[in-house]
Amino acid sequence: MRLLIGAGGTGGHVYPALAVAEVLHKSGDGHELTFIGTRGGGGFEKQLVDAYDVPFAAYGEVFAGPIVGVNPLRAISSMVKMGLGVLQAWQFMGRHKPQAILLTGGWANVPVALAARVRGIPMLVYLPDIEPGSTIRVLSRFAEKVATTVDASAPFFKPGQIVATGYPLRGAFMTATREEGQACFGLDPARKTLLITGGSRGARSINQAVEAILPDLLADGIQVIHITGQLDWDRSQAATADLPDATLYHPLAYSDQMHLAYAASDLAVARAGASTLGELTYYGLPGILVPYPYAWRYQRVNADYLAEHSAAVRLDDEQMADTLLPTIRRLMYDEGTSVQMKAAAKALGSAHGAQNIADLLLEMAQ
Ligand SMILES: CC(=O)N[C@H]1[C@@H](OP(=O)(O)OP(=O)(O)OC[C@H]2O[C@@H](n3ccc(=O)[nH]c3=O)[C@H](O)[C@@H]2O)O[C@H](CO)[C@@H](O)[C@@H]1O
Repeated sequence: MRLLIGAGGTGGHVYPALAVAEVLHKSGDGHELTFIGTRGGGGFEKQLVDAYDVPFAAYGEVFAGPIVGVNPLRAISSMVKMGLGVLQAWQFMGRHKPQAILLTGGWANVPVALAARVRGIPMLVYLPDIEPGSTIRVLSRFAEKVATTVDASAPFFKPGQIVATGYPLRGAFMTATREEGQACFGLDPARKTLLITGGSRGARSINQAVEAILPDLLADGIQVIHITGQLDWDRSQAATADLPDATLYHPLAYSDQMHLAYAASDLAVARAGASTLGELTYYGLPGILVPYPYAWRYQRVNADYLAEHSAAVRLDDEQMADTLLPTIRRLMYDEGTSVQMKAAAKALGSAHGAQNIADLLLEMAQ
């Protein structure tokens, strides 16, 4: 089959797309996979696609930009780019003749969806979050089916349009063990491990809240894997330069070994991006989830979903100064709570999301 996969912007859109591409590539059925993302759009999909172990037959680039939530001048410029993007996507599809298309979000998907509609190519959209943002709402109008992480997304779409497939995990996630994770990050197996992550771009407010309590965490003997995000790395390094005993502190700007970080950890403090719905749950890892204020509506829904299922605790940005340390201590040291949260998280996880989405895409291509 000839299949086109498109995603744009952040890791939260691109990794699910790559996870599905990986399943299709490894099926051994010789599918021809092509990828389409932004050109000059500020997204880092090209970098992630190039670094990933799936050979794409071609990489198409389209102009795109945000239309909602930006000033009118930027919206007009984005619309011009989208117009060009439709033409670029249309030409790309003409050259590669995909039989079906999978889109996982980001503005780069909009011109692709329009071009696919003109060419009459069946389209599957994957929504990683529970509640769709403006891009997925637009894309879903052109899509035959919408794959979702959980069936709680059904009310946002046409009756019968969604298939709850589960979150698509990358292949490496399936085999990671705690021991491998401990070896990878140089951790002491006898100690508890706390993972801090602000999603694919990092989160300064979480970084600062964690830096303020690091001396207490390290004095407790907790070891900390702290993924700061590239943008906040220098500031965070300077802020933690004088830690009294830094041997338990493991800072990183970005990790391409997230599966091992999860596998090695006992608790995560994280933004409530969609990955928490699929990745924390797969590892049965309890989370303290801090929704990103500027994606508040969507991330709050993700965090609340996990909290309502007793798999996580939601904390808001402004609560962290007072409650982050006591919440970490409670979830780390109260064995009853910890065991119950791990089981609750695990019960929500699924290993089959990528395969389910790949099957759905192939069915549509046929
Ligand atoms: C600010 C913003 O708009 N965030 C959105 C963005 O978040 P973001 O891109 O952060 O998305 P997610 O939290 O869903 O996913 C992050 C992905 O990056 C990976 N990772 C992260 C850090 C790292 O060092 N290495 C690494 O590989 C994680 O394992 C995960 O697979 O897309 C998500 C999916 O639509 C949305 O839910 C978020 O609301």
